[in-house]
Amino acid sequence: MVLDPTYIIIFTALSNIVFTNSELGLSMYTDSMNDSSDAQSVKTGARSTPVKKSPVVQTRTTQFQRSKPVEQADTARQDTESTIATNPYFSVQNLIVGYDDTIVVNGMSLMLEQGEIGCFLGYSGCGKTTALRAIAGLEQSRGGTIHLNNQRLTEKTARDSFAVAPAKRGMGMVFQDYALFGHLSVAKNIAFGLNKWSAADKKARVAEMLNLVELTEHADKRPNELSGGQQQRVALARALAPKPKLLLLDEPFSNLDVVLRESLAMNVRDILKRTNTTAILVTHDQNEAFALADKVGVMDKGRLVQWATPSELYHEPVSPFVAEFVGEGAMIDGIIKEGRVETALGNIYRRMEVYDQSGQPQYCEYDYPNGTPIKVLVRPDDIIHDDDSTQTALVIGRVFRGANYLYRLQLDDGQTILSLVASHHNHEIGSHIGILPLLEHVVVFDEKEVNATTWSEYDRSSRVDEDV
Ligand SMILES: Nc1ncnc2c1ncn2[C@@H]1O[C@H](COP(=O)(O)OP(=O)(O)OP(=O)(O)O)[C@@H](O)[C@H]1O
Repeated sequence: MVLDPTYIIIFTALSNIVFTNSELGLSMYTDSMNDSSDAQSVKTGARSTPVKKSPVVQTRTTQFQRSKPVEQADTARQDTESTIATNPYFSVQNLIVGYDDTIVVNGMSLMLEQGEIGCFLGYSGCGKTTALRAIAGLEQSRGGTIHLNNQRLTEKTARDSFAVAPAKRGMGMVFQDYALFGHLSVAKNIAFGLNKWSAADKKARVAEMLNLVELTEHADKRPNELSGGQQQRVALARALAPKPKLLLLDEPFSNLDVVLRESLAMNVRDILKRTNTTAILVTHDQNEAFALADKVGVMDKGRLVQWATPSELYHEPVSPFVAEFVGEGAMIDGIIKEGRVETALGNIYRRMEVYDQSGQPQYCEYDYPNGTPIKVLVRPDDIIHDDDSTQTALVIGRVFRGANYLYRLQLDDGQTILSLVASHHNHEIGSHIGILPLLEHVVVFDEKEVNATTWSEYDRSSRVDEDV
């Protein structure tokens, strides 16, 4: 979108695209940041009783190491919470935002260190943009606190109500439609938030930003003479020019085609990292979130269900909802037998991030009673295609993805799983292929918990199309 001059005043007053003013609230950070977070009421998918060493029934040891075992997830959250008390660069604690009678953001808590990139990921309407706008001060909060760079921006409690005006928060914003000024050149768009800078400083900063986003040769063009991706970079340069303390990006790539999105997301990440910019992105696109963010928060109906690295989200989802939302996979049946989970793919023992003196991993029991029905999340990369394996599965569907095929496989008992296989292994539907399940890193959930979620018939493998 390109803005008409008449919109400029409204635009700057309402959207505060560049908040150049550094006169932020002077109240120092004094909160103890108690853990009152009902948003932190996320559960790990499994329980455990340490420590009992068990053998792993597996024919090959995986190279892959998960970054943190599920049983440590609560500890990790405690660590996060104690870090909040030790003064993170940016923190949100128990934020509540609503419209009329409806709570839209419900007890959100998170933190970022300086230079980290966070992301809100979730289905349409889950409250992502509202959370971002509340952080910018464009929506009033009904509860909670926000701190940035040792300054209290918002505090809403029964005893206290405090909010720094949006334009004084030191934040920059990049909008979905870029909101560039159509009558101004690229250089003048970038200079827009620098009105308090000296002419020389402004000129130097604009040149620096043009160079950063590789648009120096387009400095004198109008936005409508640029491609979508170039316009997006102008918007980014304009938001970064005043050196915001926090950059907010609301679906910044949604107007671009899919191929361009991912490469631009990586490009933007590179720029943010080079400038050590702390940022929060809103998106519903998992690939975009993973390409850009250090920490991703999966939101569901106003709640931040899990705030973690992309790898942790994928490999250690704390709930079936997160497991389904992030990545592909299938849920297969299991049953607890003396602390292990028996499945059609083999027995699963609970691995801990504890190793004996010879470097062998230690295992513990799952803390469910014997006979408890369990659902096991099996990702496509947990099932290796191996012609030499005695365990086989029937190919019932496949999708060509260039470098890989995503195969849908049926086990002997009728359950289906997915497997990501290099595309030079071309197996026809109806044939059997050898598989090697890597069960050391799968996540298990109590079946009751899975039943209570939106997991589609427990089996996302059904979403794989037939041969294409
Ligand atoms: N100004 C408003 N007044 C009343 N309700 C609103 C307002 N803005 C948003 N909502 C409602 O709040 C909920 C969350 O909206 P929000 O825009 O934050 O979601 P979102 O996750 O960003 O969605 P999307 O991905 O579609 O942009 C929705 O149900 C929406 O209808």
